[in-house]
Amino acid sequence: MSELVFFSGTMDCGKSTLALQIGHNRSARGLQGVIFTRDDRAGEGKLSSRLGLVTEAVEANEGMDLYAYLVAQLTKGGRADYVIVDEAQFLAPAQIDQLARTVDDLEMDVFAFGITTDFRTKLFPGSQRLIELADRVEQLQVEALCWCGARATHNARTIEGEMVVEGAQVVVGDVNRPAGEIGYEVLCRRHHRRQMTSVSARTGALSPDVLPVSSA
Ligand SMILES: Nc1ncnc2c1ncn2[C@@H]1O[C@H](COP(=O)(O)OP(=O)(O)O)[C@@H](O)[C@H]1O
Ligand SMILES: Cc1cn([C@H]2C[C@H](O)[C@@H](COP(=O)(O)O)O2)c(=O)[nH]c1=O
Repeated sequence: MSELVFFSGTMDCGKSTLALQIGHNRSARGLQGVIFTRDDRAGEGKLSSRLGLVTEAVEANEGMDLYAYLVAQLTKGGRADYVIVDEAQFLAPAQIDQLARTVDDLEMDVFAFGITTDFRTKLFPGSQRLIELADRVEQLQVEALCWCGARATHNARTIEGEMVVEGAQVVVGDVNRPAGEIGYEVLCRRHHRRQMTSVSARTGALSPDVLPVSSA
């Protein structure tokens, strides 16, 4: 029975690497997949992992009908045994419905990868629809860690290393950005709630020494 599987987690927990591994293992057995992605950091039509691997992909633009694309491929005599979708959080809910239809009507496995929540802990619409429709939601086994050592469960957006809570939901970017750039950091819930990034935690630890407060 074909399945719609949502592999979800924070940023930087190995989702794209797993997507590439699933594709590699299936193509090594003669299966042919269609890889969709949207707004990968490496550029249009790429699926890239921080481990340095990258593969060509079909850019799932806004408004693109993914089910119709796959039907057109098959009608032209192309093959599609399974589907991989990276950065699935950026897809519209209607596109997730098209993926579910692909599983049910075309009997293809669909493996979708994406972050669940944004920098304000709110579900991305695409991720919400995946949680609603997926046959399985899988957490990745490799834990991304907060600076405190706890499992990272949330994504913070940063400027100069400090967490920000205002801004557009979608800003393509990466963890460990140089000073001045918008970046991201994964945190445990406790430190996300307190808006405490690795930078602000360091500053906080240093400040009592730098500016001693008199109790008098
Ligand atoms: N230099 C490295 N050596 C070993 N593993 C690395 C290295 N750089 C990144 N990684 C691994 O790659 C993971 C990020 O993989 P990636 O697939 O890009 O994540 P995601 O798609 O979830 O954002 C990190 O959690 C880490 O485990
Ligand atoms: C939290 C958050 C992230 N994004 C963007 C930043 C990256 O381009 C992707 C996530 O990529 P990854 O492969 O999982 O690291 O999402 C965003 O646009 N808005 C956010 O709130």
